[in-house]
Amino acid sequence: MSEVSTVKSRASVMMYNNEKKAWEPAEGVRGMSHVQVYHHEGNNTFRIVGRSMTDHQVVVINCSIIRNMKYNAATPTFHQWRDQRQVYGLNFHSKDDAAQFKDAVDEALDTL
Ligand SMILES: CC[C@@H]1C=C[C@H]2CCN(C(=O)[C@@H]3CC[C@H]4C=C[C@]5(CCCN5C(=O)[C@H](Cc5ccccc5Cl)NC(C)=O)C(=O)N43)[C@@H]2C(=O)N1CC(=O)O
Repeated sequence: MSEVSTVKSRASVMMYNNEKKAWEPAEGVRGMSHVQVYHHEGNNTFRIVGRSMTDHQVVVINCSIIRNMKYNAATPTFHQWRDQRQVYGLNFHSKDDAAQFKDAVDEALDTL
């Protein structure tokens, strides 16, 4: 059973550097990425995957959407969430990109 992409938005993927207390672009990428929510229907799992727009081979982010995860829309174009290791941020290209992405994440959280 393969995975189905439920949304594709444009965003720059950021990670929060706790030492520097600052947001930094995710490893290995400058500028915008395509961020997608993938649904594995077989075991009903979801993950957020980002690929650089300049080089789709470069996976910039790949993290699970876990049950009861708090996905925070800090502003209409900057959304963030955390796991035990780090804090992730998505700086979206537009409010529409952000809204569509949030809908897909909310849908995933509703079915987990
Ligand atoms: C790309 C630049 C960036 C753009 C947009 C703005 C929007 C606000 N913002 C922030 O970083 C806000 C301001 C205060 C700071 C303080 C702490 C931070 C940083 C680490 C996480 N965090 C939390 O508040 C988390 C959120 C959360 C709640 C609920 C669930 C999950 C999470 Cl992650 N709260 C817990 C309790 O975890 C934080 O987001 N912070 C961004 C920002 O200024 N800039 C500009 C720049 O940095 O120049």
